[in-house]
Amino acid sequence: MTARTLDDLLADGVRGRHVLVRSDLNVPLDGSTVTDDGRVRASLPVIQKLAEAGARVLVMAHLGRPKGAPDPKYTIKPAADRLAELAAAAGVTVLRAEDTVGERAKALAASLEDGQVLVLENVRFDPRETSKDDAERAAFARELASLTGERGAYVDDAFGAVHRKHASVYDIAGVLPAYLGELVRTEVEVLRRLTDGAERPYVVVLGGSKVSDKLAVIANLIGKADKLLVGGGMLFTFLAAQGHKVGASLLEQDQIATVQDYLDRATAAGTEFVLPTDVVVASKFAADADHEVAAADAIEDTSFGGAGIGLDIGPDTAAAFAKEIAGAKTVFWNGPMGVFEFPAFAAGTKAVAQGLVDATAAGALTVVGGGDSAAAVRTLGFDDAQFGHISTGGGASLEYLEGKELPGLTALGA
Ligand SMILES: Nc1ncnc2c1ncn2[C@@H]1O[C@H](COP(=O)(O)OP(=O)(O)O)[C@@H](O)[C@H]1O
Ligand SMILES: O=C(OP(=O)(O)O)[C@H](O)COP(=O)(O)O
Repeated sequence: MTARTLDDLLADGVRGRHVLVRSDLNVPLDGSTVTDDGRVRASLPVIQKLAEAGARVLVMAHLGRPKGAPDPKYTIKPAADRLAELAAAAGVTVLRAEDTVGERAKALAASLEDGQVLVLENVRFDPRETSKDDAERAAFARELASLTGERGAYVDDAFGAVHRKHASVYDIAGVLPAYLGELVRTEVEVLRRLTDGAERPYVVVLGGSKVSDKLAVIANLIGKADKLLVGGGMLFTFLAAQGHKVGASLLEQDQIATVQDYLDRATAAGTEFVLPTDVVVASKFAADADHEVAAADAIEDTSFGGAGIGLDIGPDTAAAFAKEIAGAKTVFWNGPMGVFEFPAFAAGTKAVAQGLVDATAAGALTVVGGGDSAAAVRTLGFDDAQFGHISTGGGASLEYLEGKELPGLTALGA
C-alpha cells in the first residue's frame, strides 16, 4: 500500500489542526439502544490517538439508509453517545452536532478545543452524500472539508464503507490531504490472506438481508471459493430459481434469472453451491410467531400456506452447513442465516458460528464480516477470540474478496 497513513499524519503533527475522520458507526439498534457496539469500539483507537496528539477531531459517519433527508429514526446520536462514553473512560471529550454541515456543526467545529472530538449528524441526511452526480458529491465533500478551516486533513477509517463511492468516503480525499486509518489497514491486511492463495477447501457462507447487494457479489466468487453456502434472506431467491415456491419470504423477483445463471455456471467453474434442504417457516415476522420446519421445496405446505415467511435455515441444513465449515481450511462468513434477533430463529446462525469456532480450533483461517454478523456472534454468546478475525465490513469484505476496486481505497492510492 502506498497511501499515506495515520502514522504519517501524526508525524507531520496535528496539534491545533482539524482532522476529519470517516468512521463506520453504523451500529445495530433496538429503538435507540445500541445492541452491539463493536463498530464504535473499533473506531475509537484512531479517534483517541488523534485527540491525544492534540487534534480537533471531526467524526463523520452514517447510520442506516435514510432517504437523503433528516430522519430522527436514523440520528447518529445513539452511536455518538456510546462513543462519548467509551472515550470519556480514556479522558477524551466527545461533543455532537445536531446537523452535518449546517450552522450548528460549523459553530461547534470552530470552537472545538485541541484534543476534543465532534461527531457530525448522519452524513446520509444530505442527499449529496450518496448522489450519483459527481458534481453534487464533490460540492458536499467541499462543505465537509470547509469545517476544518486551514491545514485540515482527512483520515479514512471506515472499513465497512470503503466500497461506497460516497462524498465522505471517496470525494473528500480529493479535497483534503488524505490518510489511511489503522482499522482500514488492519482489515485489508487480514483479507489479503484470503485472496493470496487461500488454503483449500475455501468455504464462503452468505446470508443476511441486503440481498440485491450480495447477489451481485456472488458472480465473482464463483470459481474462487470451493463451496458457497447460502442462507439468510437470499436463500429464497435461490429456491425460487430452482422452481420452488417461497410463500411470503424475502424474494428478489428480478434476480431469479441471474441466480439461475449462477447455478448453471458454478459446477463448470469448480464451485459448489450448498443450498438449504429445510427452512423454519413462521406465520408472521415477529419474535413470538408460530413456526414450523418445512422442506425447502415445500414452504407453502405448512399450516400458514402461502403466507408463511422463512426466517431461518432448518435443523438439517444447519447441521450440514456446520459440517462443511468444520472441514474447511479457509472460511469467510457474511450475513446471519436467519432473523437471529428473535431467539426462535437464531439456531441456524448459532450453528454456523459454532462451525467457524470449531474450524478455527482445528487451525483454519476464519473471518466473520459485517455489522450484523459480528453482532450476531457476540449476542449469541461467542467471543471475538474464538474466530480468526471479525471484520467490521460485510459488503466491503465481500467486494474486496471478489477483487473489485474499492472507491474508498482507490481515492487514497491504497
Ligand atoms: N430469512 C430472513 N428474512 C429476513 N431477514 C433476514 C433473514 N435472515 C437474516 N435476516 C436479517 O439479515 C440482517 C443482517 O443482514 P446484513 O445487513 O446483510 O448483514 P451484515 O450486516 O452482517 O452484512 C439481520 O438483521 C437478520 O435479521
Ligand atoms: O453496515 C454496513 O455494511 P454491511 O452490512 O455490509 O456490514 C456499512 O456500514 C455500510 O452500510 P451500507 O451497506 O448501508 O452502505
